[in-house]
Amino acid sequence: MPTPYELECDVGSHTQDPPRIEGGMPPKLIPRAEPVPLPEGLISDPTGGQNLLAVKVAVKGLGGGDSQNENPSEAMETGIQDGGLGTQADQSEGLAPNNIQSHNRPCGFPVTPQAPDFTAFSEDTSVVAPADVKSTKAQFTEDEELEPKKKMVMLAVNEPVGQDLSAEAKIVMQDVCEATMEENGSQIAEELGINLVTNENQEDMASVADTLSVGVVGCLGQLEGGVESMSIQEASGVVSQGEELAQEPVTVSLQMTEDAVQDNQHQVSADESQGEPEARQASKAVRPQFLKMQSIPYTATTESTQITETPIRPSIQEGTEAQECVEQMGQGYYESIIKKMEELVNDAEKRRGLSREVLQQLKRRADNISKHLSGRYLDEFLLKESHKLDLILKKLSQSLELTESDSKWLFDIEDLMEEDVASREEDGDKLEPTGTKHSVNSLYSGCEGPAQSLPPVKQPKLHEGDSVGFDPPLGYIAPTVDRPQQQCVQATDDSPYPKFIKEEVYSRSLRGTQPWVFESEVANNPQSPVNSLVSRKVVFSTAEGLCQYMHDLDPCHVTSGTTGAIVFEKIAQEVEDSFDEGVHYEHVKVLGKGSYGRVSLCCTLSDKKRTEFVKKEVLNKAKFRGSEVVVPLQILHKNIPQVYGFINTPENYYILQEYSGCNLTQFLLSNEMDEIEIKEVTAQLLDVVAYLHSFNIYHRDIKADNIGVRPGLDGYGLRIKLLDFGACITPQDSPDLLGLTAAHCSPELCTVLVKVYLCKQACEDLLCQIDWVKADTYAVGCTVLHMYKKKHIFYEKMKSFPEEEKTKELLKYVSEYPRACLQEIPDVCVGEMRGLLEDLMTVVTSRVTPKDALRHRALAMFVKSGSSQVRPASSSSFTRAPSTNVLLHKGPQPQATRMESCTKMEEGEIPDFGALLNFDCSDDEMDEDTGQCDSDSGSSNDSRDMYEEDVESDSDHE
Ligand SMILES: Nc1ncnc2c1ncn2[C@@H]1O[C@H](COP(=O)(O)OP(=O)(O)OP(=O)(O)O)[C@@H](O)[C@H]1O
Repeated sequence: MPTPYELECDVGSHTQDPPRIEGGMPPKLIPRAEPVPLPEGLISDPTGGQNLLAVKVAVKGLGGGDSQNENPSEAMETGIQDGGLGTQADQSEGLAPNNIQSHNRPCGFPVTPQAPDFTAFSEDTSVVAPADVKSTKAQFTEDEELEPKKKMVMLAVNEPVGQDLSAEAKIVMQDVCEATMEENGSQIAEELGINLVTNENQEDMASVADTLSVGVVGCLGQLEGGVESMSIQEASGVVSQGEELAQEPVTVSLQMTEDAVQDNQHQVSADESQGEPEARQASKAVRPQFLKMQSIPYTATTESTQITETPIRPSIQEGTEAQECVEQMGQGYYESIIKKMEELVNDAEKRRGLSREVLQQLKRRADNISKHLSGRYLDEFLLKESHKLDLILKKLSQSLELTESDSKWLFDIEDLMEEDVASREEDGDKLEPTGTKHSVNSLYSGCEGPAQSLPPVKQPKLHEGDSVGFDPPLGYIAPTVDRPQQQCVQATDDSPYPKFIKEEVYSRSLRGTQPWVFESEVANNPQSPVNSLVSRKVVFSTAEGLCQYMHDLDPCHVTSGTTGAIVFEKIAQEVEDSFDEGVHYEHVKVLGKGSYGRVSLCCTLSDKKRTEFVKKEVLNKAKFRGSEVVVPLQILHKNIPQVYGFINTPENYYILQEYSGCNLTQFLLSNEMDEIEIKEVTAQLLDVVAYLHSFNIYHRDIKADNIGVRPGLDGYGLRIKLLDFGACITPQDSPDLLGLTAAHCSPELCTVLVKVYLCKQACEDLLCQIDWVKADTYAVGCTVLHMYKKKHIFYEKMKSFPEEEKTKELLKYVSEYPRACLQEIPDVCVGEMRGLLEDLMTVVTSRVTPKDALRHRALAMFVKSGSSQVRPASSSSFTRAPSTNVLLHKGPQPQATRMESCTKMEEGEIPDFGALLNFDCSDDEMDEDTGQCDSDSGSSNDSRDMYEEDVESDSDHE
């Protein structure tokens, strides 16, 4: 059902169809055309807070009489503005950590309010533009006249990399910035032709500082031309087109030649003697300091995180205003850090069992810092500490795993243990065994108490050509037929499921059609046998029926690369030509009305067995997406309804599929779901979504309307089915915006919607930057929230706004994220589920994947094999008894899991189309194991009753 959030615009009117890209992801960042500014008030954070920050340094040569400055005025024209980091931070009040924001101000980095355009970056630029940054082109056109090496240095460093820079490296970099820009920052920057630009991500300004520093180092080093060696190793390797960054050490080495230093000093005195304006002289006077400092060979690596007294730092005059200012801020930092530490520990004690020792340790750290450092040292280190602490707090609050370096930083375990042992021995305490203290890792391991590392997820070691033991279940194909050996391709790195190339998926599932072949044939090849069917009415069998049917017809085709075309042909020749209401089936009731047309519950009129099924009309053939049929046809999963058939008439398509109960929205209207049921549904939903993702299939329209709910097997628990694959994209598809529901879109996706629909920007490259796994995760989060609140969080709110204000509200929604949605988490949702929910809905960088979310302790009872939980009584209509509930996939055992999902098909839910299709499915032939044709196999004989029970009766399932 369309919601008020749904953008009904025709995407095609604004955008062209994106080119098809193999694998679904763009090989390369494509520069955009002239950017269109976002509407006022919208904070652009298309990466959803990925914290991917960019600095572009456009080197125009030295100012004044410097020979390298070919045209100093150009620098002015190229948009250098003294925007300051604070400017944007102000706009996004609340998004940037206050302390960090204020800290960055004095540095006075000139920052243009516009994000940079990386169009002009040449191939050989050693660093790569991060995703979604743009700016004016003019700068680069002019820069191109300069020598390529001096043209520009751009470095994008994101948070993890920034974190990994050693303390010394940061000091040096910060020094460079400060020495260069402290007093007359903007003028000097202008003179130097340095333009530092960040993107509009305001989330973490501390990262900006780090990034800027690196950028400046690079820039100045090249600018002076006297750098003996300067390398920012690994940087280009770790930053790559918005991909996740490897946490590799970044090594920065700088060495200035003495000549260069002298040259520069000489230059400054020459300027002075020529009677340069005062401001310019003053600004340049800073430079020798910097150069001197740089003349000391310096190497810093991330290995070293020791705070050392280092002589390379240029000292600032005692008592200067700058120092006072910095110290003040340092003090503020210090206090805020301590406060945060306390909060963390108090909170952690309650929720995570972290000990008070941690607090003490944190305090000790802070004390040490304040003891050993003063003035700007303190400030800088506190910045680092604060930055790191922020990150850790964020992770902890989202129950994310801390990395080893996090733990080390946070706990300094060795020191702590030593001190702890000593103090406890003094106190005569009994020592706890090592490892019992900091159970951060156990947050996701499903175990209470002692710390445990997550068990390594065993990846199947599969080689091309291996059999993955994925035989079609008995009964699908007559045993006389040789079962096809399944070819597999490499399992993905992190998928718990073996991954198949699509051909194998087809042959494995023996679904009889090759939809992509079908699609392209229909579209491109008028001679295709498929096309000859267009005007005919064709009913596809169930997959099982089709396999049986195919075997009867021609066993060879089953085993030797059945193609879609052949299947179509066979059916067209042999299968009955009609499937008519009143003759073959009867209409029961309308289930819903989607954007494609009506969805009805129907029932076959077979003598043997009446089978319920759903008939979905597709009234607009042009808008139909093959994935709607193709995905459920290929993906066998108990939480995906089977497609039984497909009817192609000259006017419409009809999809016949398994009835999945009422949808979750309807269900919530008449049922209270207790937390156990919510967890159960969440686990199933995550499981099926993770399963789809393991094939690189992204649903993209997960919402309560698209989830069918029925009683579980044996009437216990709930069994959901994920419906509506109309918006889903497969590895074959380039992402588009069709079928998305804005209210369920993640903020980063929402930003793209806004840009495309309101700012009319081209959507291709915007969409290519979307992490669809995480977008689905977010939608799952919305759905979970919906279960708790019994309504969609933003849907209700939006309903109250007049039509013309909805867009504005949507903008607000994007910019106010993430606080708004997390605030919406109802009080009833506490503890683990709250943690999980926060993980599902947080900013994209911290958001978990569905696969990871399944490992959350909150869902343990529904994910663990063989779990048998006694469900508390609830007012829900469905479940009252001990549940031997859905056994969801366990990561380490992918094959068994998949087998499970194949062999344990829903009993009795295979419809009896046999008679219609002229193949016999008598009881004699019924397979005992699967019971597929067994009329007693558990399905309701009267779908009307069942539907009513589902939705209306609250007690019949007791
Ligand atoms: N297999 C099914 N079993 C039970 N109900 C179904 C089934 N398929 C669809 N429905 C019902 O029909 C409604 C609309 O179906 P669906 O979402 O597939 O249509 P749609 O045209 O794709 O809708 P939209 O694009 O607006 O989301 C669903 O909300 C659900 O209630």
